[in-house]
Amino acid sequence: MSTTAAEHAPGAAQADGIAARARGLTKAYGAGETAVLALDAVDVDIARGRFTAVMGPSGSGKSTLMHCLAGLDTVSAGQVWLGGTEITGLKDRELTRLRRDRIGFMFQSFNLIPTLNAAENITLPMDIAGKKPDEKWLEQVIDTLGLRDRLKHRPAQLSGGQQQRVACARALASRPELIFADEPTGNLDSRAGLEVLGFLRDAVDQLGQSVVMVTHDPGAAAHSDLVLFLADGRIVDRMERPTAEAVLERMKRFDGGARPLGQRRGHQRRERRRGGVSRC
Ligand SMILES: Nc1ncnc2c1ncn2[C@@H]1O[C@H](COP(=O)(O)OP(=O)(O)OP(=O)(O)O)[C@@H](O)[C@H]1O
Repeated sequence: MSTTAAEHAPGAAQADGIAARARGLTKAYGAGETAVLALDAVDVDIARGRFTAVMGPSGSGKSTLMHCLAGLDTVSAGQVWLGGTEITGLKDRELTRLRRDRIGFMFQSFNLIPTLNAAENITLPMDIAGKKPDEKWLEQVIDTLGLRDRLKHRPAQLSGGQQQRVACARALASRPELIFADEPTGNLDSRAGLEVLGFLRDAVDQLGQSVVMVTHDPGAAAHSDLVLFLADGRIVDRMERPTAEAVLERMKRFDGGARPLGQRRGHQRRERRRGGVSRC
């Protein structure tokens, strides 16, 4: 494929090579003794044109981080930017438009419309927005994902892997600045999972897209360029060019998820005294 990342650079906001950025990103749920600090002053830069994986124990804040970066959830404190646009503080309607126009989503459960065929599912968000897809780009996405001979099939007539490929094409169709994939292989067998990870890799390498993937699977994380490790709502480590073995070894060093705020402060102080937590 001849398309380069530069040809598909959407908008001027990415001139600095950062697809999304958070500073002091803090998210608390609940109040009083039962309050949970899901994200604790997270600073992170998501690089453009790269495949970033987010890992960490259950309850460490992975989904919350993704939701806050994608403008799906409000933050308690701190700032988030998509490209050059600060999204914290945007009104609901502006956020909806920003998500629709500039972000692609993939979920564990595919989230396809059963009555629409693959082609209709792929273009649905653009149809709703009243936008015409860039036909050349769409053709390229369909070919990259190997969906050419499945376009007239409805989701029930497709395998799980094919359904997730349709969801991937839908996420790519508007040529978004950033794709968020939440456990995209969680509902797939290992072969179909590998296939979808290969397509996400192709979306980055061949189509110049930027992908952030939340996963529990070290094997899936190994397809990324960079793994960010979350623990207790903080980014505690990062790994470039990960292998499944190295990610698994790193994961073994975690000892649990988020705790209620009252307990967590003491825990974090202990971690800091031991020098066990380093900022990314
Ligand atoms: N809507 C909510 N209300 C209250 N607490 C919440 C809410 N959403 C998340 N939490 C809490 O925030 C913390 C982080 O949750 P989050 O779902 O981001 O973790 P995660 O790392 O994605 O977990 P998992 O791997 O199990 O999906 C957890 O302690 C969770 O219980």
